[in-house]
Amino acid sequence: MIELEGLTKRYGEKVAVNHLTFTVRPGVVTGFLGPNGAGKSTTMRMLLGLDHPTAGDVRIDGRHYEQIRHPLKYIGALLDAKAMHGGRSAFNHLLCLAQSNGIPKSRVAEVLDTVGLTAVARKKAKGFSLGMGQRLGIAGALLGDPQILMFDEPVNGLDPEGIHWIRNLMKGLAAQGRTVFVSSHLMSEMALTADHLVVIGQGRLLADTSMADFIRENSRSYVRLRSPQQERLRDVLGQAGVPAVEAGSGILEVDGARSELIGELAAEHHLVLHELSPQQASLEEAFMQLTAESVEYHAHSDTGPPDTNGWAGGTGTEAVSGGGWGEQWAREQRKRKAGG
Ligand SMILES: Nc1ncnc2c1ncn2[C@@H]1O[C@H](COP(=O)(O)OP(=O)(O)OP(=O)(O)O)[C@@H](O)[C@H]1O
Repeated sequence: MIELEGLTKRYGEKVAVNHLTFTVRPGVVTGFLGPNGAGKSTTMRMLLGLDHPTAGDVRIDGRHYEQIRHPLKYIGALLDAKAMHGGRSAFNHLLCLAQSNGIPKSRVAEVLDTVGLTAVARKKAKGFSLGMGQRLGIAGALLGDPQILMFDEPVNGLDPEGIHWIRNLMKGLAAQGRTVFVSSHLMSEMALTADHLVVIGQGRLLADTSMADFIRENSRSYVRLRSPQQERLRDVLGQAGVPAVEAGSGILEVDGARSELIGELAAEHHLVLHELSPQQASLEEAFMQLTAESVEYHAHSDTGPPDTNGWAGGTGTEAVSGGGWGEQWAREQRKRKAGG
């Protein structure tokens, strides 16, 4: 287990990590998310003893990183794939790591094979592509066969096959009962990989929850309807206490996921439906809603908000323009929660 308690890091006036308390558990992939500058890398560095906390504590199986004798056997990490001696071959890079941690030489060939770098094992790392460098970094993390693995942006620079491979690798490691803690900005990838999420913004904890609960709690789910008898359908639903709102282009939307009830009401009243589709926001949309107020670096675009009427219908890939639409949604959510 990785345990953080009140972990805080200041750089002068800047509070990079602000009183973080959470636990990363074995057996699942835990995604570590946050906007640029949220404090993810700083947190991971403190975990590995590369930065010292201003306050608070972080422990690996109850111990500080410095107290672990051969740390690569307990925790393997990929923080910066470029942090290696470029003049060394992939094999020698891993051999040095192995020797400094009491790991047998035979393990080097094994991990090179696992990450698909056997053919270039004797080539110098400085000639490696971004993706090859990532693979070598991952090999280093796996070298000591550790129970805890931590990856900072592991899919950076990997091609689709590589992304698929690392996803299965992480899931496989978690299925073996290991602790897997991974940061990524690729939300679609995270949605496929992580079971649990820790989300931070401006150094503070915003969420520590399962993937399913995170999406449910931070986004809107609704049912989209199209019918040639739209007015009549709306009346029928309204009378049944299921209010539908017009969302343009002949579309009605009903908040909450009640598609069975809606279908039954339509059938009962002999109404034709051309569409009855439950809509659930993506992880990316839920993430953008939750973190809208803690995004430090906004892109400004002329395109305006993605869809002011039904934001959940947007693609979620639009730049947050001035932080407007997400903040508004977040404010409404808070009001709703405060009012019960
Ligand atoms: N050595 C340092 N000196 C001063 N400020 C720092 C230092 N390291 C990080 N920071 C600041 O701390 C904050 C958190 O940075 P960090 O790199 O941990 O964020 P991050 O969540 O990993 O961001 P990204 O997703 O962009 O990689 C940022 O505002 C950053 O500028």
